[in-house]
Amino acid sequence: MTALLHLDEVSVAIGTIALLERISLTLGQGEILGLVGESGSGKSLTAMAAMGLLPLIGGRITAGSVGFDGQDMGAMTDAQRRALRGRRIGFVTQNPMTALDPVQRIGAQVDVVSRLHLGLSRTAARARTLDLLTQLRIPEAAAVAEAWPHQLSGGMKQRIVIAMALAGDPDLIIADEPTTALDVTVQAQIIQILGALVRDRGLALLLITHDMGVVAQVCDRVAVLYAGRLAEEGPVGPIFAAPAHPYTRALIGCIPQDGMARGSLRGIPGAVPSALAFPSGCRFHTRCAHATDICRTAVPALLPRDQGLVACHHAGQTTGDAA
Ligand SMILES: Nc1ncnc2c1ncn2[C@@H]1O[C@H](COP(=O)(O)OP(=O)(O)OP(=O)(O)O)[C@@H](O)[C@H]1O
Repeated sequence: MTALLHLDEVSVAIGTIALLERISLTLGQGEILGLVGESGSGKSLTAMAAMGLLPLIGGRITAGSVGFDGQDMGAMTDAQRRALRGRRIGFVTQNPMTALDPVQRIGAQVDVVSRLHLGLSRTAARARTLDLLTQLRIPEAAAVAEAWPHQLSGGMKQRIVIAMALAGDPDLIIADEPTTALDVTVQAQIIQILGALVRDRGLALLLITHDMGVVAQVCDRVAVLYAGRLAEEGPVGPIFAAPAHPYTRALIGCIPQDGMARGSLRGIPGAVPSALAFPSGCRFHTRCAHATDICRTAVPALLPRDQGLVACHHAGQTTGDAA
């Protein structure tokens, strides 16, 4: 299988601060990869790197490369990268409120994507928009197309943002926490619709989330980020059955179980360290109950394990709570 998106040991800095270190990810056509980690672990920066958007936030790739469909994105001109986004890469942002223009009707905002990227006429673009809205299970698509953003619920708005990402007929969708701004019942529904659409069309999806429950729901593979480094990567089934990294295990332990009272939700004690003061050795050692001297001094290499990769000095030897 040819990789559609391939990050090869990508390191990213903003100014003099190194934020991502040697991130490698491969995403093939028809595959859903979950990129997971707590807030501040570097998920959004990884997505920005994949889309060639780091300059927007003053960031840059300091080592490694990003390939899209066999082409080195670093060697492309700005115009080539711009043409790729929207046309071959669709992006779904965290917050639908900021992704939609409040003073334009919904239909017009979706139409413009296929007019621009596919060169469709007004009529053909509107037909495509209505078709997409229907596929996203939006009732009364024609009426919704005439509505203003403020007239729609958060969940409906997020479906529109997904329609905009799909309208250019992309090969890859990058969705950055697409359901964070929504309430829990709507979240599961949107993820299910997005997953089904992507599968039906044989698209690739990079799904960024802090929620391992979302990963379990739709992803084929998962990449776990911690403090700017990959902790573990591999197929969802084996990783959920036997997570080898204590951080992966801790994230899985945060998935709310059926019948769990609200308020009994578990988090991982402590916080992701700031990039200004990353700990030495394994960056997770300050929160890991299994840490030994080597964890405090030596950076664990990312090594093959089962069908995936893991960076832990004690990979697979630890069980129970990490922290
Ligand atoms: N523009 C910026 N300038 C300086 N530091 C930044 C900038 N953007 C992100 N960072 C830092 O980079 C690190 C990773 O940020 P990133 O947004 O990728 O995390 P994330 O995993 O996506 O978190 P979240 O779930 O909160 O979006 C954080 O420590 C953050 O403070």
